[in-house]
Amino acid sequence: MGRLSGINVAAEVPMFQHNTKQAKQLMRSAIPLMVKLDIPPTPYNYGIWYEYASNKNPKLNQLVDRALRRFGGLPAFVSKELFNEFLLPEEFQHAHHQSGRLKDITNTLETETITISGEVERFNSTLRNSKMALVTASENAQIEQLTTTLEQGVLRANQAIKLFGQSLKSAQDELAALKNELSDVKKNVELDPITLLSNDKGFERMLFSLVPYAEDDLTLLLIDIDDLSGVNQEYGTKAGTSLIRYISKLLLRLLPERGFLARLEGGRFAMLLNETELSVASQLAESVRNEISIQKIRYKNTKVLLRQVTVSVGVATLFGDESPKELVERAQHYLLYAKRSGKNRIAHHE
Ligand SMILES: Nc1nc2c(ncn2[C@@H]2O[C@H](COP(=O)(O)OP(=O)(O)OP(=O)(O)O)[C@@H](O)[C@H]2O)c(=O)[nH]1
Repeated sequence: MGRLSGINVAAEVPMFQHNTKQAKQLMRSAIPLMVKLDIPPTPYNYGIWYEYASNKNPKLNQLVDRALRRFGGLPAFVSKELFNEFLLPEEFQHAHHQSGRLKDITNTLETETITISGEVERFNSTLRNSKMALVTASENAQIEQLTTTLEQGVLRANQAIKLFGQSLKSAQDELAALKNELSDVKKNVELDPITLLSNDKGFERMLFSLVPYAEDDLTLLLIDIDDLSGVNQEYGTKAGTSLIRYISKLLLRLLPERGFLARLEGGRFAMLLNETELSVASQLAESVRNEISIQKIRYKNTKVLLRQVTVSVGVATLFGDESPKELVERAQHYLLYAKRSGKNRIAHHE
């Protein structure tokens, strides 16, 4: 059931896209290779040697072979680089790239800070020397000379401060841009591309942010399209996907003002209702179920009218000190109960 038990970066990594049997075979080839070459069993190395054993990526294999020839093994920094280049999903690579930019900004600011400190120190020493010289200066020419020295010092210090101010300003702009990009990346990582709703990661984040503040009135509805695999078989997967999109729009329309909706996987949606007790949430679940069951849905590409579409709903309201995981498990339990009781129904605790 679902992928709700923890944010799983590995699930996105290409090496995990094989089926279990293939994966076991590949791991059986990868591990002896690692043992033979005395490669430390780090996560990076497991990833790389798994990919190496799959022989799917000639470029990676070429680079690994070259590193083995050159270093007689795979140094940690090489495996990290290879992992980042070949195995890390795009959004994480992006984050990697951003950390590089952040490093550039701090390097620049560090250099500029050293420069300005030197300039300020030099100006201080000019001030000290001028002060001492003023005690003994009696002639106009001496005083004029001192004035010129001070003037030049002020000018130089002023220029350094101006340059530093410009660097600070550009660092500030760059940081603001980075922050925006990061928030875009985060949104994309948490977005379901089919419905443009939050995905399971977005749901998990929202749930974890709500639970600590919720009393006994945070309710979760798990809404699952009945027999989606049958719809796929009868009308084609494109029609099935189009149905998922249709249901997502309908659910959005029925979503209460402060509710939250996510698509978890397949035809399953999570609706989170804050400050909503069980009786109110169950009524909503019932009207969602009813509204969907009376829809006449036509697949727009073929104009075919789909057979009746229904959903089953599991409803759970947070108990005392229940954890987010326990709440989800209870909602799943009720959803399963609704499915086993014949589908097109809702189920919740008494
Ligand atoms: N068209 C389409 N199908 C999907 C998508 N994601 C998952 N599926 C399919 O949805 C189906 C879900 O199947 P099950 O979880 O067995 O559920 P079901 O057929 O809806 O049956 P019940 O939930 O027991 O009513 C699977 O066949 C998946 O392949 C998608 O994005 N589009």
